[in-house]
Amino acid sequence: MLKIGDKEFKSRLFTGTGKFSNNNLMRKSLEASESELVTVALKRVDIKSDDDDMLKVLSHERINLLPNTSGVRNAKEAIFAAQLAREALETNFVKLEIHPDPKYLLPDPIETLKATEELAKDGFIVMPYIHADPVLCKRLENAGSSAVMPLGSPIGSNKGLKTIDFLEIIIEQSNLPVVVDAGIGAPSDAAKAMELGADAVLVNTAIAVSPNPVEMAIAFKMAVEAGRMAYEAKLAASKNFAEASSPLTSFLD
Ligand SMILES: CC(=O)[C@@H](O)[C@H](O)COP(=O)(O)O
Repeated sequence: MLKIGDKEFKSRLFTGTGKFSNNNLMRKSLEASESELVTVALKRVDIKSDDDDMLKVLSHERINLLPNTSGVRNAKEAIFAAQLAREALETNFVKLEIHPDPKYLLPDPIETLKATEELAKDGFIVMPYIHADPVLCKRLENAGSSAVMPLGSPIGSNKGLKTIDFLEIIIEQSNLPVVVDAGIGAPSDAAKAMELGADAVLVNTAIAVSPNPVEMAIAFKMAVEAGRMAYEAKLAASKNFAEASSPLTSFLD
């Protein structure tokens, strides 16, 4: 089981709710993914209504909501958004996303560190979306973060694990759960992240934009399970030379 804050998760596939062509398909693919932590942008929910369509789809006993602060430009706005989300969605989990530049959506590390410190003091389970920066991960750990969410590549790019060398350092050094987030374009990327020892992955675009999001959700679920299993069973080391699988000479003796 993976533990973050006070919650335990059997599934290590976290999912997003953007870009689905309709809520019914979203519901079916979230079900198929068996994901237990689902991120939702606060700006996409009508927090004044008890009858919001998105929230109705997400009100399933297996699903824990992970509100994200997407759309905010600095720590002050992020803190405000997190407080609104806590009130409206009755969870102290928050995916802290501060990416002021709309072209690359790259996270602002300084504002993210500031907001993490404040939110952690205020009792939030903070899961910051960050560049794959091992030094920043350590700073966030000291600031009270509950997990770190380094990016594989830019959000929605489907480019896979472009930051792999830094993800390996983060995983090696981290005392917090490491959730590889963003840019995971194929189940093989998710499996690779899990084989490296990531604690979980977060996938949105690759599932939501597939012509068959339900099948794709299942493919990601299986890939995450396979990658985790391989990590636990310990992968054989790679070598720069060949090593025969069976004896080459003994039968000639
Ligand atoms: C929904 C969400 O939080 C995304 O911003 C997240 O980072 C996933 O990225 P992909 O859409 O690239 O999977």
